[in-house]
Amino acid sequence: MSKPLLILFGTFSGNSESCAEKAASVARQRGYDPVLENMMDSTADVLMQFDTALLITSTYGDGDPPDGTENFYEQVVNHPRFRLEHLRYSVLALGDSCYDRFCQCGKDYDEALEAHGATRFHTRVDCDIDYEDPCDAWIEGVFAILAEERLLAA
Ligand SMILES: Cc1cc2nc3c(=O)[nH]c(=O)nc-3n(C[C@H](O)[C@H](O)[C@H](O)COP(=O)(O)O)c2cc1C
Repeated sequence: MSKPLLILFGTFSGNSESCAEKAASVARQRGYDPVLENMMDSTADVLMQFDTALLITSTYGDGDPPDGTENFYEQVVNHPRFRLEHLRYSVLALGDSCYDRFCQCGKDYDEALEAHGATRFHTRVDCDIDYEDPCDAWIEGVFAILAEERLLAA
């Protein structure tokens, strides 16, 4: 039976979306039923509906979320009473190390989800401008851990 999986992305120029689509494609190959959502069209409540979530986001401005995802960011990052003990997650952060606040938005989500009680099942990966190889490695790492957990649960 395929297992539901939430893949959320925040993007401005499309890089995070292409990583999210790649993750969704691998998920389907591995027997998951991924739900791909743009943070721009989503609300934090979606995190209550899944037990596994992958978050992929870039950073803009002075370490800020991509345009259009500010509401989602506020709801997740600045919401101290949001409880997510049921959730396991991993974050892929895209950025550019020329900027002082490298991958800050992804770092903020990673810390906030942990603070809300969620379990980080795979370490965050911070990608520089050549994001494709680290993105692929993160996707492989994420699905390797999920596969191990499935074997244990079987
Ligand atoms: C105007 C501008 C501001 C940026 N600010 C940051 C930043 O503060 N920190 C960072 O790590 N990357 C920053 N970046 C780099 C982007 O996050 C990076 O190019 C990323 O791959 C874009 O992904 P996206 O296409 O999913 O939006 C900035 C890029 C631009 C064009």
